[in-house]
Amino acid sequence: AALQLPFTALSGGDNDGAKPARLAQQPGSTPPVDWPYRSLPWGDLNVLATTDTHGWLLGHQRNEPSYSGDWGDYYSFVQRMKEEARRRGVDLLLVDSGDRVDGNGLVDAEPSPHPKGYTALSIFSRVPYDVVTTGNHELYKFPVASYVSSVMHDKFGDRWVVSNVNITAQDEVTGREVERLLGNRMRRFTTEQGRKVVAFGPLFDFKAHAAGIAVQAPSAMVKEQWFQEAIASAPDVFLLVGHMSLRIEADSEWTAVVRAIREVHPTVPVLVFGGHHHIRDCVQEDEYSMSLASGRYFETVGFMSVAGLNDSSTPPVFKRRYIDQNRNSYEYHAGKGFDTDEGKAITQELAETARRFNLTDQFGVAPQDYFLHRFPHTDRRSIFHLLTTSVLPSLITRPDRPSPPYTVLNTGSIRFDLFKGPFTRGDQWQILPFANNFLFLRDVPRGLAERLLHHLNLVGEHGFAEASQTGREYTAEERAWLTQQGADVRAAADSAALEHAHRLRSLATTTPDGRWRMRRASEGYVTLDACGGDDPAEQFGDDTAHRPYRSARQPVFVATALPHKTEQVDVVFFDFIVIDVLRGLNALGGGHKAARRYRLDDVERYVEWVSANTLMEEYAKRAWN
Ligand SMILES: Nc1ccn([C@@H]2O[C@H](COP(=O)(O)O)[C@@H](O)[C@H]2O)c(=O)n1
Repeated sequence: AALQLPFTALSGGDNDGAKPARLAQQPGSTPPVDWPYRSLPWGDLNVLATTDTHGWLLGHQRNEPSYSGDWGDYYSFVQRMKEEARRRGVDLLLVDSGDRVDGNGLVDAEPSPHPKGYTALSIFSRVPYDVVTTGNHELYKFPVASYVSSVMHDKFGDRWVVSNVNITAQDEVTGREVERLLGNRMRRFTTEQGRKVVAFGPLFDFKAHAAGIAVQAPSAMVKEQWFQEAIASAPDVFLLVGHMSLRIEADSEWTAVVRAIREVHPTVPVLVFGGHHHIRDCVQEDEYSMSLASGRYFETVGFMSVAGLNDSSTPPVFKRRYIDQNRNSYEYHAGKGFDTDEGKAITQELAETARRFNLTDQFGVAPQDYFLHRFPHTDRRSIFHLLTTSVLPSLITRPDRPSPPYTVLNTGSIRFDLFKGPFTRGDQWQILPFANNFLFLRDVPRGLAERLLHHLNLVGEHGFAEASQTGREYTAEERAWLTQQGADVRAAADSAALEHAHRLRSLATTTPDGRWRMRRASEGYVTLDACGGDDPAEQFGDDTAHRPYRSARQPVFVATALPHKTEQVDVVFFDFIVIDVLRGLNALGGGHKAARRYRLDDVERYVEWVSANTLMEEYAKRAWN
């Protein structure tokens, strides 16, 4: 998790200090400035895709006009696109690949007595999705998984598809605990234009789920009798909507699923919609299939079309686009005055919800921007620099402890940029949404603690994806090699992206409709994926031209400075990584007879008064007022 794939820039935000930040109290968002430069390539069957929305239904309200639409705008757009599909006599399907909780106050700050996501999931469910599935974030805590499962069943019925996850529930009759499916294993349906679809919703082989949840590896799922029966006869298309990355170093977990289908149906089109790594990405497993990932945080609406479905003698033609999520994009593709009454009502409801959840409460005023991915973690413009040199050293301390703290942070726990200007409760939820507690191991020899960070970064979080294909962890050498490979690919991708940005910018003066007249392209996604083929115009799927974001590869773990002049330190960390820290210290001490083994019993709570999701609030109140 939190792996940085090298194919697109990841950072959000476009406020290099020049523009004044918008006041958080102002409702509504920064209006978009850019326009798409080409229309959507409609086919016989078309799909709009979202993934990893993490509660960002209000869109990006500050500093990021490219993603400033909201769920109400999207709802209107969907309605207009459905009308357009009917006018053309083609199909338009809607899919979402999971991770709807964790990452935004709108979904995480639900006031009691309601469970997390009560309001946001109800608003999310107004969009008439054809297939929705779970992500890993729905499964970290059992009560969240249980609530999400029941609400998605209620709202979506057979369209809630989760093929390989079980949950423990109480049997109504016997009162005993039984294992149930989290969602429907599959969906078989016929589209408005009469095409037969078989849909599945696999989750990657996720290990860090709560007790009471069971996830079956996709490679095992495809061997199940129910799956083999489900694919026995040929539909017109297979639709795979799952929370899995399109590529993890070598084969992705999608490959196993597509291959299993291919053993039975070599030429039935397979449309794959993935997610999880928060990037725009596209690959083709073969010429009868396309796989799309539609970014993160409701920045992107993915579009895939397939044409030529009526002619089985040649492979169909797949196309893909990444639409910047804003009102200009919606207007360009759906026409002026695209708003519908229902869409406008959703926009209104979202603003009221944000007010009701007190998301605009201000804790302080941030003096500058701090970015998640743009700069190395040691740069003063990086949020990790802020955390490790200022926030943690000033707040996470214990005067009663003789050993000074050495705090290790998993970078995956920090989720977004922190912008210059008013710092609000809403910002706090976007940056650190998890209720993780600070734990510690007391009096660890300094010489051992000193080697911990390097070791953790070699091994990765939870054993670096625990190499689901092989069932074992990568060795330190393999990990170092993979990191180097990633850096090389990223360098190549960055230079191609820059070249593309230059080429598109030169288009600005020649675009005939006159709507796209940027003197200086704004920063945004410039995505070098693997679906462009030989056509230069199709090399990049982004439908709005941008100058690429700066980006820097981030380590999996960072830490505060190691205290000097001390024999021992207290090693402090979030509860989420307790196993990583214990394993790490024991591995580093391994081989020495005298070395003690650290066990869960040795772990204690370090501070009670602050946790991950209140850390920045406490800091802002003290440092930014
Ligand atoms: N309580 C938690 C839960 C998760 N994390 C971090 O999030 C990562 C997973 O997020 P994805 O969007 O990549 O699925 C996970 O690897 C952790 O780094 C956490 O810190 N605390």
